[in-house]
Amino acid sequence: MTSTQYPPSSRPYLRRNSPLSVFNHSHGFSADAPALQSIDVGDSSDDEIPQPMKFSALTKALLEQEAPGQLSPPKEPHSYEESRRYEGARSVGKAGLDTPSRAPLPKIVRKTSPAALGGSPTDGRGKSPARIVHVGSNRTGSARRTISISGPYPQSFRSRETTPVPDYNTPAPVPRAVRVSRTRAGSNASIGRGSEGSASRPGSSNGHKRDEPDDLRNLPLALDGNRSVSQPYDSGTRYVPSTIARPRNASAEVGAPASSLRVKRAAVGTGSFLRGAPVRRGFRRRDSEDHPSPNEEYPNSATQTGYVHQDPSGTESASRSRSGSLNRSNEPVSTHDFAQQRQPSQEIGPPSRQAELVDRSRVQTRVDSATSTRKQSVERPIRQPSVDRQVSHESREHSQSHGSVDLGRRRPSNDHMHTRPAIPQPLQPRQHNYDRPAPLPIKAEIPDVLQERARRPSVASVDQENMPPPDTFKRKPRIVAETPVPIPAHQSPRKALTALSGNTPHRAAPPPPPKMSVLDAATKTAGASTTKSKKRRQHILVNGKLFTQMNKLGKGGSSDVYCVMAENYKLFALKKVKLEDCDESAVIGYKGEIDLLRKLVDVDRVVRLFDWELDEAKQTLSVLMEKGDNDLNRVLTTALNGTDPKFDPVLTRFYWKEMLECVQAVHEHDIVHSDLKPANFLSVQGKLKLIDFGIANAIDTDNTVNVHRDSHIGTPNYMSPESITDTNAMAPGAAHDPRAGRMMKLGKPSDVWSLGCILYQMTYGRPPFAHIPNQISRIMAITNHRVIIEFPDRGVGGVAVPAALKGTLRKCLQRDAAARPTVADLLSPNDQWLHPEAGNAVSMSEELLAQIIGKVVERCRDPKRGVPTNEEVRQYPASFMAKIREMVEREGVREGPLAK
Ligand SMILES: Nc1ncnc2c1ncn2[C@@H]1O[C@H](COP(=O)(O)OP(=O)(O)OP(=O)(O)O)[C@@H](O)[C@H]1O
Repeated sequence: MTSTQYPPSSRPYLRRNSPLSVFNHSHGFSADAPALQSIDVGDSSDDEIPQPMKFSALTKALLEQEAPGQLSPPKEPHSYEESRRYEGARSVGKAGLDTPSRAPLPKIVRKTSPAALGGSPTDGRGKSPARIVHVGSNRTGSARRTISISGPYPQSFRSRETTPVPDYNTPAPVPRAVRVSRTRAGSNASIGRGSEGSASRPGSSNGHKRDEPDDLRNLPLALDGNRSVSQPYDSGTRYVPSTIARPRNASAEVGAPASSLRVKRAAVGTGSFLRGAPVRRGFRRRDSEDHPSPNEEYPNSATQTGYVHQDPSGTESASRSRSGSLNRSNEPVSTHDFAQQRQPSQEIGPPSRQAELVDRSRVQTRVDSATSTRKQSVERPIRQPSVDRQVSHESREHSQSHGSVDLGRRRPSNDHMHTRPAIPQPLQPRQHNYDRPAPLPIKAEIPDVLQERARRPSVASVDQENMPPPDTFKRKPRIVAETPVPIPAHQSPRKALTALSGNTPHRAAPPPPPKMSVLDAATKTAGASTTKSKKRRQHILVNGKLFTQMNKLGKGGSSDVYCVMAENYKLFALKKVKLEDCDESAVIGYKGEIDLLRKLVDVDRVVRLFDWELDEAKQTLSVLMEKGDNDLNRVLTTALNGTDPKFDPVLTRFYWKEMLECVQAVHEHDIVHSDLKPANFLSVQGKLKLIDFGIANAIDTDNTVNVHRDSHIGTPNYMSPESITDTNAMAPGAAHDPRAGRMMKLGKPSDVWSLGCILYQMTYGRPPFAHIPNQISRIMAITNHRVIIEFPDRGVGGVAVPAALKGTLRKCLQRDAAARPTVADLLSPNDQWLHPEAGNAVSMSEELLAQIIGKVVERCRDPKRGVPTNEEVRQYPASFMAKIREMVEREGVREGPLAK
């Protein structure tokens, strides 16, 4: 890639075919326009050029009168030959325009290249020497602009250097600055790599020559490098035969009007990029272009020039354009836009009002577009041309390094529009209009133009595409100096944008947080507590089966009972016994418990055993059981510790019956529990079940009692007197073995005593001896016959205790175990406490009985009626019983006063 090199004092490289290479004065674009900055050669003489072309219609009319015919523009050529003759006449004789009233036309004096002077186009090292092009006015004192062009000459260019070409100040067949075609690849390559560009064209052995008509190759303005062209002030003569004689222009672009070519390619272009509608030319450059990325600003590779992106498909070109492409000039220009652009300049004489409006509307459209995309430029003050040149130095580098002028920048800036008055002003005639061919109705003649101009190049048409907007931007705005704002050092240079698909992140939007119902929000714990509770959960294996440990259900003397969940989400109770804290007898006791549970596995009133595992290594015993809901101790505690606890005979009777059935189930299997207490009755789905058979044992059938070790004596509140009395007795056959402990013989009556203690607690709120604080005294009182057990008439909350209940309590809490009723007796239908409606029995209090006795005595003392006869005495029991039942049913109070 050939980089453009030029000394600081010389002009930067300027593409010779740039329409603005000679358009360095106040005509056309705003001085603040970036495009103009980038291509402005910075010649101060530009400002010195008077502007005689600003004729008003009246002035022109006056001049016409004074010098008829002088100001009349010559007939514009309509053919190429005419154009050549026309331009040649202008160049030699300066006819028509070379009048004192005319401003000296800018002239491009281009030094002949070594090749044109007979030397080799290369310097012998394969590198072409720099070519110098002087661009300036032909008037005396005007500065000369020097354009250094380095790089090898393309073959097509060398082939034309031998053709002597005089200076021209006429429109020349211009190699368009707009690169829109498949030929760009080759032509661009010809700029940077000389003949390499030709070789890059597929199917072309000699580069561009194959497609280049002969008549086009010999065009006087066919981009020869050794000619000096005297450029009139016209867009058609603004052409500087630069672009290093791109043959592709002759074949594809020079041969046809640029506008027509654009329309044609926009319609039937080969590349996909050009298949669509013509792109609006006024597309505003993005900010990224104002501050090009390093890659764009200093292109050093062919891929960065924008030319190599001109693949046949045009895909890269399109993406390049989207990403703020460098080759803005590649964008097709809409016919409408171009027509609007060229129309005022092509008109001879003062533009019409309509043209003016069209022009101004177009400018306004561009202003709107630019305003929406770049508000920064709206607020930016207008810069002086000199400042603009400095500021746009990099932009020129950028553009020139690509061998083309960014035409996309050649549009009016907002600054310029801000300086314009709001009142429409008549467009001033432009001098170059006289040199231009007659304007063509672009829209209407597109097909014809394509055919016509394919045969002959039209310099005016080609150049008009590159020419700036017409008189709308004719006058330079008031320039305000502005110091260019450098890009901060800390600001990282932008990366070159890639395809849109590459720049757009395709990340799925995060899902919305799950909605929580009101119930969940009210009951669910959140945050750390939830996490903490989850961390507590452990997994437990019982014989290879995995269980998830849940909450703790209860705690015993040497065990903890947990709720565990199986893999099928069913809940179980897992009793974990720490055997390391137990002696040998305790281990034996737990072993016996498991044996009893296995024996009672089919007993409905005993909690069911599912599995168990003894881990000797860990010294733990795991017993997997049926899970209960609540034990009776908690039920009683909750009922008795309430705000207004009261004895409830119905609830008491219910639990009494439940307990009897549990114990009966065990006793039916000749098993004495020996440790009955409210905590060992478990409520499972509304039914009580027995648990904790740790000290239970099978009944010694010989003695009808079981043997119990003292070490496992339960709480004294529910201990039977025999369990305490017998603790002093030694175990049979172990009199001299202290480790055997003291043994006691406990039978089924012991469980009845314990049941009596629980019923007493449910009625009076405490076990029979629980009021004795000292535990030793309590135990001694249990066994002491002189300690009377009281059965108050009022239970918890002052509720009267039924007589049948007290009778049951009296019978169960007898110190003589043999006198106690059996569980079966207590469950019999004749038990008045458990079955109050059973038989003819009537619950009667002493008060009621006194009333009954009083009634009988009163009848006997009555002198009128005398002593009751025997018949009447036999009727008294039935009569009183009926009265009592009637009273109970009527008042609902069994212990109320006897009805009279
Ligand atoms: N299957 C179960 N379902 C629900 N809770 C249970 C179950 N088994 C035991 N519990 C709870 O655990 C507590 C202690 O259980 P258990 O009495 O069997 O342990 P323990 O070590 O034998 O106690 P103790 O020292 O009184 O003998 C019970 O009071 C009860 O609340």
